[in-house]
Amino acid sequence: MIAFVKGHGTENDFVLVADPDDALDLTPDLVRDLCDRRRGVGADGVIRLVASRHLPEGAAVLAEAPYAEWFMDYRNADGSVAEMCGNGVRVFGAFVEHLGLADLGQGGELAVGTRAGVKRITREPGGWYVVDMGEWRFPGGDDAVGRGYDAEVAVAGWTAPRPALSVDLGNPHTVVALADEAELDALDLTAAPAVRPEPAAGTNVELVVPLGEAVTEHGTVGRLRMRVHERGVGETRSCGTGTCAAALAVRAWAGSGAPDTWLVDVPGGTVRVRALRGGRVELAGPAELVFAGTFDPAGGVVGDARGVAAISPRAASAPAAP
Ligand SMILES: N[C@@H](CCC[C@H](N)C(=O)O)C(=O)O
Repeated sequence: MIAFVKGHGTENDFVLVADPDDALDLTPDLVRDLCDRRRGVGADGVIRLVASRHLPEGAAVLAEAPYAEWFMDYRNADGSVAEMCGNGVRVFGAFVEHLGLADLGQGGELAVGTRAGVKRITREPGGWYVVDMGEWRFPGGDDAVGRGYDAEVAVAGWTAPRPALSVDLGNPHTVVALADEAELDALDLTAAPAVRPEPAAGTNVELVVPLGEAVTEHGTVGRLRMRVHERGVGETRSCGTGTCAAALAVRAWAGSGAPDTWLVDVPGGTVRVRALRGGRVELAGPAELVFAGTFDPAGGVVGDARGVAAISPRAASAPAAP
């Protein structure tokens, strides 16, 4: 039996499994079974917590940050391995706290190993998790940024492909601007958009509508709406690395003077993206743990599901409600 916790970040949902000693054989079949929304728990992906020292990919992580003890092993719902997940890493932070392995209160920081390097997580007073996502880049270089595109995307129902910009967040993204929100709402993303040139490793595709600027507690911020078709999943309610890619592409299209901070609306909520100095980017947003249970890989049976508060070490030590 596999003990799991179900969580989500802006409704991008995950099955989280603690496997500190690398004892679980997380096969693609098992990932597909766990993520199946009819036969399994149901999720966009599986997140396995494992000690960095047990994985070959963990060696690079520990060389960069010897204290990055825990590794986020991320799998898409189709069983494929992904380098990184921006919503997932926030939920991973909440999971690590839930397991009692770290406390991000009082200014604490958690360094997490991923296949896209070390990510550093803190928690804001309001409860949002803030992640230094590290370095990003436009794979097409200055030429692509100058032109505004280096690829083309075609979505079902469009009469012609449209220009798009590739953005590398450790995992691949392709961002397309739409004319208005009506066009965004009308999109049919049941089939994967066709991307040319076709990226060998596939890509996540973000379809965005810039919404201008607003004055907020974070100063003048850019705003945009986005839908996403994720590699290895299909359309999801949110994609954290995708929101970073979208904000960075729209900021580049806007030219000099564009805000560094962006509020990105996705079907599952809102996140905040900030371009940092040194070619780094920060992602902030909510992370929720919803319920816990056990899964039988042989029978595909989910049982013993309980609210997370019932099994949380932190909740166990908290005083009972009056
Ligand atoms: N939803 C994630 C991204 C998950 C991986 C992606 N589907 C890929 O294959 O690159 C996010 O929040 O970033």
